[in-house]
Amino acid sequence: MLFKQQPLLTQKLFVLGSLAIGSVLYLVARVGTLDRLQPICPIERRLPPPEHEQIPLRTLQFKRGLLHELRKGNATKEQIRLHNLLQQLPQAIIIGVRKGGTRALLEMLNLHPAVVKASQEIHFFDNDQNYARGIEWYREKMPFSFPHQITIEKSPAYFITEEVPERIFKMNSSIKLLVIVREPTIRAVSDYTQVLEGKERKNKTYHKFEKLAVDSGTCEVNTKYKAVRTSIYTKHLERWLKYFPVDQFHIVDGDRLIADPLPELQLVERFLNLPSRISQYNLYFNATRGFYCLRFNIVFNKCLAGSKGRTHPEVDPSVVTKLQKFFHPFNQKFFQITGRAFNWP
Ligand SMILES: Nc1ncnc2c1ncn2[C@@H]1O[C@H](COP(=O)(O)OS(=O)(=O)O)[C@@H](OP(=O)(O)O)[C@H]1O
Repeated sequence: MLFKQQPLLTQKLFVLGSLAIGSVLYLVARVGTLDRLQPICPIERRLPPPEHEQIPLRTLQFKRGLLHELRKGNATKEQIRLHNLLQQLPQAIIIGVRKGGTRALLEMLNLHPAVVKASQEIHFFDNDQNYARGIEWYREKMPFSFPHQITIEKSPAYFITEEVPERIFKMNSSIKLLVIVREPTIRAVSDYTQVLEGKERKNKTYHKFEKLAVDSGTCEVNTKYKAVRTSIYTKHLERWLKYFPVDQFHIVDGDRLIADPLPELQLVERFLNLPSRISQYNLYFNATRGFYCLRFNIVFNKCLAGSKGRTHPEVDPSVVTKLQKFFHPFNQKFFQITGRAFNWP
């Protein structure tokens, strides 16, 4: 009825308009369907521009799939060329501290789609023989990555090795440096426990922690003992500060990374200028291990190796107190320099 009452021109316009709107709706629906029908990570598809905010889900899929293959050396030169994959020098390094939780930090950061990790400790800057092999040797140790991703490696010996700050500075003076620390006495005992286990594996005997940590002659803390020296964080940091400004460092609370990792990881994401992508979904507490483990997706989970989380030996409480008192002034200085204070005794 309504249609019949309209003049001819209006009727024609109505029909044409309906056709146009219909076509547009059809195209929108079709494109949407096609997009969904595409494989998540089609091998021949170019990636979006190198902006962290645009990291698509398919990058994550790609990372877990093809990149995994790349690391095993299974990628063809064609795939590397097609995806503009690079072996990039690290833009951030976890420089220490030994037994601070460096492995957990690296693995957890690797949950982020814009991060790739060097799986092994490379020991490029602290080992003279490796360093003499040159920067291209170091680059070849890095995983393949997209141009917009950042590469991270960890070698905890870097933090305490004299030559390292200058060498890293020569490679990249604006590199971001991550230092993960634990309460110094606990860290020292953890360090001791690792060495003790190595000795026991070789059926060798080893001194008790108390004997190593305290000088039996003076009854003072034995600062020649490496596990003690490593825990004097401020001494090592001061050497680094001759080369890098303090805002190029980010201090991670290793004790909190054990107890509640997500907030620490979010601070690191911010420091690395990455959008916040690691979520509680990616971290779940494994009661058997007594630690948080990693969840990449519904099928792929992993906990750190059994060499992490060893049972520490009981230490004489008077030695613990002595060490805590010894570390106290160094800790205060460390807090003052870094602007990050912890609830250590
Ligand atoms: N999620 C998770 N899983 C397992 N272990 C964890 C985790 N987070 C932190 N940690 C703690 O990491 C400590 C080992 O530190 P590092 O990886 O820096 O050790 S090493 O220097 O590379 O040998 C290790 O120290 P110990 O417990 O003394 O063995 C762990 O307590």
